[in-house]
Amino acid sequence: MATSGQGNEQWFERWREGRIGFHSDSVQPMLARYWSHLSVSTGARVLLPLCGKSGDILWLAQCGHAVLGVELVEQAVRSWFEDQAEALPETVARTNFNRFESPERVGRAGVTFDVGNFFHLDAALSDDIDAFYDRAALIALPEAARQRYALKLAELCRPNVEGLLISLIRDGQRDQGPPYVVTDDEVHRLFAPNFMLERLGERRDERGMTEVVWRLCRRAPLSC
Ligand SMILES: C[S@@+](CC[C@H](N)C(=O)[O-])C[C@H]1O[C@@H](n2cnc3c(N)ncnc32)[C@H](O)[C@@H]1O
Repeated sequence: MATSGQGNEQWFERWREGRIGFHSDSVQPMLARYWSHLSVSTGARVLLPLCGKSGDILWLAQCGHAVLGVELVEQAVRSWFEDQAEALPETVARTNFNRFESPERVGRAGVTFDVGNFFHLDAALSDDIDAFYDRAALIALPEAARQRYALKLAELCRPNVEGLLISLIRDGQRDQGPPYVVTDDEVHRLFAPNFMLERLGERRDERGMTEVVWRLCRRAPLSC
């Protein structure tokens, strides 16, 4: 399971060997198209679980959002700083994580990376999250880890926190993830207990893969 050391090793290998076919320097079309469907104010702190060094990080920061990316593999974060031609900042050790901060610059808000295992993020220690964005995070995890992921996300979000999530459906092929297929039913099963869900749209590619975009909004806990 991806939360264990053994499951995580594949990610260290992938980054070491440059097998990062999931990565794009450009913003994801679905993010650019659907982010405005959320009511996230400029200056809001946006959590990106399992963030890699995605082009979405910069795009969100250029929208004025303070990005908090959580990434297991330090090499990915080092590589982000290299790509920005920025010197690697001093790391700040936090419980279970090493923090790297890129301060606000002209044309963009600050970007913070917590390097460590997303599942070890402590809601009590984490900064307040105003919104989140999941691209290739849920679908990077095997089935057994996805329930824990959904619960962790719920734990990190106050009521009314909104997020965009992209799931993946594939036609008639065996599921040899990552990326894993996560059906609409599974998205509902995982998130509906803690989030209101709205299916915003989908995009199918020539390989028979369909990305489905969801708006999630954290429900208030039920009172007795
Ligand atoms: C499929 S990639 C997606 C990266 C990014 N979201 C993107 O769209 O390019 C998944 C990323 O999650 C990281 N990762 C995997 N398990 C993790 C965990 N438990 N905690 C934090 N990061 C993790 C991997 O190192 C990898 O960079």
